[in-house]
Amino acid sequence: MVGAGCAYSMINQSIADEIMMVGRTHEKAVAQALDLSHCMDFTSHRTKVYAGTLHDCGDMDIVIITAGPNPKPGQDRMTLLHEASEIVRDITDPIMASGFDGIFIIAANPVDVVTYLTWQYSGLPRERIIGTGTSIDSSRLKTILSDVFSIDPRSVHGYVLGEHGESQFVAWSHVTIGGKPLLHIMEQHALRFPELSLDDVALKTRDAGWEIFTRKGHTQFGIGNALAHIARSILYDEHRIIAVSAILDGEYNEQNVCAGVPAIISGEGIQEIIELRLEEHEQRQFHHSCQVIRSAIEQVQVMV
Ligand SMILES: NC(=O)C1=CN([C@@H]2O[C@H](COP(=O)(O)OP(=O)(O)OC[C@H]3O[C@@H](n4cnc5c(N)ncnc54)[C@H](O)[C@@H]3O)[C@@H](O)[C@H]2O)C=CC1
Ligand SMILES: CC(=O)C(=O)O
Repeated sequence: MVGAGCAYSMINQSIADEIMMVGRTHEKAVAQALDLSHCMDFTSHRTKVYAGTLHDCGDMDIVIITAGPNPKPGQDRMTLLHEASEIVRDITDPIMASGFDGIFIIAANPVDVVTYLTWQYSGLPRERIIGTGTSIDSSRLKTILSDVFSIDPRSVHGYVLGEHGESQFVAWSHVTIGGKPLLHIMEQHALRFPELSLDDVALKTRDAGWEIFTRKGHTQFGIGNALAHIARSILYDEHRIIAVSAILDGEYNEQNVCAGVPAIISGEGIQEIIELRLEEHEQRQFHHSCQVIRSAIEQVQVMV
């Protein structure tokens, strides 16, 4: 679902010249590739789509990992930890053996842990390992706020930080609408938004994936576009700032962990991690979220 959703977004946005679909069931990858290749008469750019194997990844600029189990509705993504860590190991080894020397983008859950493991197993520099992290949560936050304030979501700026999961939080001190801090807007217009609770918005954002899961059993389009957005910023060297899961080495005073932070995404991968000046309570929330991710990593880490 996520892999096909991503490929569909990339084809429709003319992001890549060539996409190779890989799946555990090769016949399914062949079917997805054929189906996607039939989009071409209706798109502005011809993308060559075909199926291949993990051993054919040597020449790729980007490998996007979406292979993994899905949580059951309401289940913490961390319950997938052990199964996901085995899958990423199985996948990374043949990809690296094929000579791959590009950039990994990871969506498989629990994404912060899987991203960290991909870094360990691949041996690639940390800037070339990018998890979708809280990009989807930040987009969900903007969509929810855009409904409340009747403003285009693209005019709302702000980030969900930390885990793509239960311990994530909204850095409210950095949420702006049209350049104006949200907290100031709410102070100024207290009478206009009497019912608005930031805690409720944060919860609704965190649980937005489950709203979809309980109804259809998976999410696909939002994450597909998030992956395509990151891939575009790499392939077009756009230098977009996106909230991705990045391996931290001292940023935000954190180490040995991977968590959702804003970062400049360029042809190099993660060009720079943006260190926001967080309020003290936000810094504590970030640290707590990193602790949750770090302890999950420790449960599945093997020496490489
Ligand atoms: N980071 C995010 O925001 C999101 C993450 N996800 C995660 O993405 C992952 C995929 O979700 P869906 O696409 O809905 O699941 P799916 O079941 O539709 O697809 C999983 C794919 O992984 C492949 N696969 C599994 N084990 C493999 C292996 N060892 N080698 C090669 N291929 C293998 C399967 O063949 C299948 O094609 C899940 O972990 C899900 O939780 C889903 C939505 C959003
Ligand atoms: C599945 C998942 O992680 C999401 O849609 O948020």
